[in-house]
Amino acid sequence: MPANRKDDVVRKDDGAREGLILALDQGTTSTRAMLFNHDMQVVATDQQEFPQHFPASGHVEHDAEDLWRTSVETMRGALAKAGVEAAALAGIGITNQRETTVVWDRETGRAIHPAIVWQDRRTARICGDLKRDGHEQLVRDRSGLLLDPYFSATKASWILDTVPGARAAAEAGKLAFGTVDAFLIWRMTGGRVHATDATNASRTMLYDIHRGAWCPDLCKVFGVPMGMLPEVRDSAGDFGETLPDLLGVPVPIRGVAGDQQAATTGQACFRPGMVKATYGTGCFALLVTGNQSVRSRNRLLTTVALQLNGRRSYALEGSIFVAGAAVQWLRDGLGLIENSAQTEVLAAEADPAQSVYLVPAFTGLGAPHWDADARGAMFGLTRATGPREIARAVLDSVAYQTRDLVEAMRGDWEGDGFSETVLRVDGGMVASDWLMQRLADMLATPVDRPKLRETTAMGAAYLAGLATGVYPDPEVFAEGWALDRRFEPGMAEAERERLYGGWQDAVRRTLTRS
Ligand SMILES: Nc1ncnc2c1ncn2[C@@H]1O[C@H](COP(=O)(O)OP(=O)(O)O)[C@@H](O)[C@H]1O
Ligand SMILES: O=P(O)(O)OC[C@H](O)CO
Repeated sequence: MPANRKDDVVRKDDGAREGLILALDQGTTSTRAMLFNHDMQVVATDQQEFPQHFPASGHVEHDAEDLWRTSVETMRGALAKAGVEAAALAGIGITNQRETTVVWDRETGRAIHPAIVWQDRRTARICGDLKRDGHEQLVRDRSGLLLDPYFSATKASWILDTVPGARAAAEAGKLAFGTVDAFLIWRMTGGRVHATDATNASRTMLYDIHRGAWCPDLCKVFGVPMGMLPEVRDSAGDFGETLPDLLGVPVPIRGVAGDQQAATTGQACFRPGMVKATYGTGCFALLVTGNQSVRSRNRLLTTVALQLNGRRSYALEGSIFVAGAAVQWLRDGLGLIENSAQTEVLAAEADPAQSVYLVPAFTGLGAPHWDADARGAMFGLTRATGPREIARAVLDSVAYQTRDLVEAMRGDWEGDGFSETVLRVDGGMVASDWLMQRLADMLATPVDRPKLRETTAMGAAYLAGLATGVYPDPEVFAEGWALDRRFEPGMAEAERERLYGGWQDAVRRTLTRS
């Protein structure tokens, strides 16, 4: 990254919009604002963590005011660190934790219940009942998703059924629903704009991804009044202007995308067949399929990758709920490490003769198993097993779960060149060289780590920059993608398959259904 030099940042011509873009990345555990200059270089970053609330087993909530406060403070913080006035901004791009659900009062702008986070499993029974009543096919056909508590629809409906008077208020048009992007846009524009983009809409289980419109049949099945829903817009487009006192002057909001789609954009995965995987708390792998919405035979999700100029591109997605979260468990739960980077030191020294497996189903298993009731398990422990083998099992679980997703993608997608494709990676965990090598070994595919690790924020900035004419077309942007390091597969096939066979056996023993 370039040095944070003020004269790199602000071009002096006439004080107005200087080609700076502010990206706001509202994530699951923290909110980050990053300022990019006209050359797409990061010039300032501000970040804040906020509390996670676990009010009951399987419940995960955020205070919507925390999401708002950290968004405002980090945006102001990034501008202050760069010594830049908001008048120099060409636009803001927003990216966000997806599926997390907010229902708010249109009059006061206040949420009527804490935001229900994507990881929350409280609606598992509702999903089970709807499956039994035969609704899964409709959900699959229209939304491209599986009937799972992960998505927003049952969370919204649960809020309406739980908060006294909420359903009647929603039906009377007094309440608004949104994923976090829509809530932030509402607040930033002082309630003038109630909008989301097609990538976020595609995670609600209420959106027809083929027609590009909210689906009345799904809204009826889930009991979500259509009058609560935001307008769905292009990912690079007009989302209004911020209130003047938010940043000092009104600033146009011109880019919006869910964080995994923003990372796909930031990784310049535009051509069909390209795959990215982001390793943060969870892991989300997206295989871009272009204008084709491929239906998975292997329990992957079909989702909107991006909508530009009214045209949608699609992706197959594999979502793993626990990746870096297992490293945090080693640190905070077991106390085996003090910091994340120690995992690779331990893993490198682990006994190769021991086959220890961790299936990190702490909140159930996501793709391709979708077993909400499974819980974590370890296998192969002996008296000789110690922290080294356990640390290796944690990192290995990330590589094995990625292999599960890539196998599913290989089965689903016969488009050009998938077999030769490389995996582009990003997120906090890709700092681990050991894990990246293990990933290449386990997939038998090269793994490319880019120079720019902040691909999610870059994606959001790019969308706003594209809409404001500050940044170039996708083809030109893609040429600027720069490799930090390629990890080539090196493991013998027999060893790879022996290890992976052990993982598949461990998963079979963990699932609550066969
Ligand atoms: N060197 C490392 N080795 C293994 N895991 C790491 C390493 N550095 C960071 N992580 C893990 O990456 C995760 C943080 O990644 P990040 O992309 O910031 O996550 P999120 O955006 O989901 O909060 C944490 O779970 C952390 O434990
Ligand atoms: O906020 P992250 O990076 O953990 O991403 C969360 C995903 O968008 C959930 O689908």
